[in-house]
Amino acid sequence: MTPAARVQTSIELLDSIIEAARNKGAPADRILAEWFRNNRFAGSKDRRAIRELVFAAIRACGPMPVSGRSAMLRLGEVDENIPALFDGSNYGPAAVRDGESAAPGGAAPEWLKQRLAASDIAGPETDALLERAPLDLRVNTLKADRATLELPAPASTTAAPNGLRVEPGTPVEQWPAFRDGAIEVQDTGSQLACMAVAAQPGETVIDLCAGGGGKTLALAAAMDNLGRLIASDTDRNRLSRLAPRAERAGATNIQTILLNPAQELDALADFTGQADAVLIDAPCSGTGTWRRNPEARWRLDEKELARLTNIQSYLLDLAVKLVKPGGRIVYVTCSLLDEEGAGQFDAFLGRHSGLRPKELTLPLGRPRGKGIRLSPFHDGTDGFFIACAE
Ligand SMILES: C[S@@+](CC[C@H](N)C(=O)[O-])C[C@H]1O[C@@H](n2cnc3c(N)ncnc32)[C@H](O)[C@@H]1O
Repeated sequence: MTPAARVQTSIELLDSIIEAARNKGAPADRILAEWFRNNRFAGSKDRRAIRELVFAAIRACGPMPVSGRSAMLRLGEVDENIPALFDGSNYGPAAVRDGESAAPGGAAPEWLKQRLAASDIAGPETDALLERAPLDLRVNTLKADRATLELPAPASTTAAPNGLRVEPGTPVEQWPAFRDGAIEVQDTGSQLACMAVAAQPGETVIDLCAGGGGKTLALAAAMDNLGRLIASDTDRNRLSRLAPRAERAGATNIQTILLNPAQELDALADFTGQADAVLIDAPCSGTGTWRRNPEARWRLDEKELARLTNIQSYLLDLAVKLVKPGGRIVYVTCSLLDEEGAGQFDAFLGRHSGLRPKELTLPLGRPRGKGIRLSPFHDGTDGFFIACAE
């Protein structure tokens, strides 16, 4: 493909991504993957270039752009190679018309920038939210040891006890160590969130919002497969991804439980007052993961944020019923907004006078309210709020 044709293809993909963001459709990554699958004429260099153009254009636009073309014109304001490619050539974008304008830039829609600033995320902290994410791995201690594991490419150790970092784009999923379950792809921040649970062999641990089980697998390894580990979620699809991953990881103490929204306790009745620890990796705005999902900024509005904060407080209250006296409730969100983090946790403690915040000792992060905040700027991880009550 010519460079101009790559730009035009990226514009068309951006149109689909904008449409999907408007209608809560597929994420950008999936839209790209599907296009690559259906358009085999695009070689690996084309695919890489298109992916980079699309994500650079998404990052360059704060609010949702009106069209893929306006998003690409905005990228042209910060990337000097782009404007000349609006050349009207075959398969390339039409020349820029008089008065045609680029989409607005910025880090996020204005309302969201204000919410972030109110949570002390501004300036370089905000810029870092849109940088390229590193590629972090967790060595699965059920199968391997970080000190002796040999990998096909250089990897540096991270602050997480079993963490490694490799060059972004490294095809780790093709490595024997990945296929054999010796490594998992997991951001350092997620690994530290699991560390905060301090799950011990023999305990009963509930991963209440287990999703596809990224954190469940780390908990199984921390428990050395000993004890009961419940992985529950209301999303059948996500939860169904856990079994093959657990098999590969050699994790054998996991029981998955599908929950009905608003009736979660029915399926968890056997565990009422039984858990040594409950992890709530709550659904959230994902403001801490924009490095990976930059178009998430366009999907969020104040109504959606209010819906998420309601679920978070509901799940926190639910966890109180599951934990045994003296047990731990670990609350995690990959958000940097206080209403989903420090503020939410304060309100929770205010509703439950029998619970106390437990101080966490993690190798990264800074105190925020009664918990710890990790941020891309300070810690080089995804953004997280992590807190524990007991
Ligand atoms: C941040 S994601 C979890 C990610 C997962 N723990 C991991 O490490 O891969 C939040 C999850 O909460 C789930 N969820 C939403 N409402 C829920 C509810 N009422 N009860 C349990 N899980 C819920 C969502 O389906 C989603 O999978």
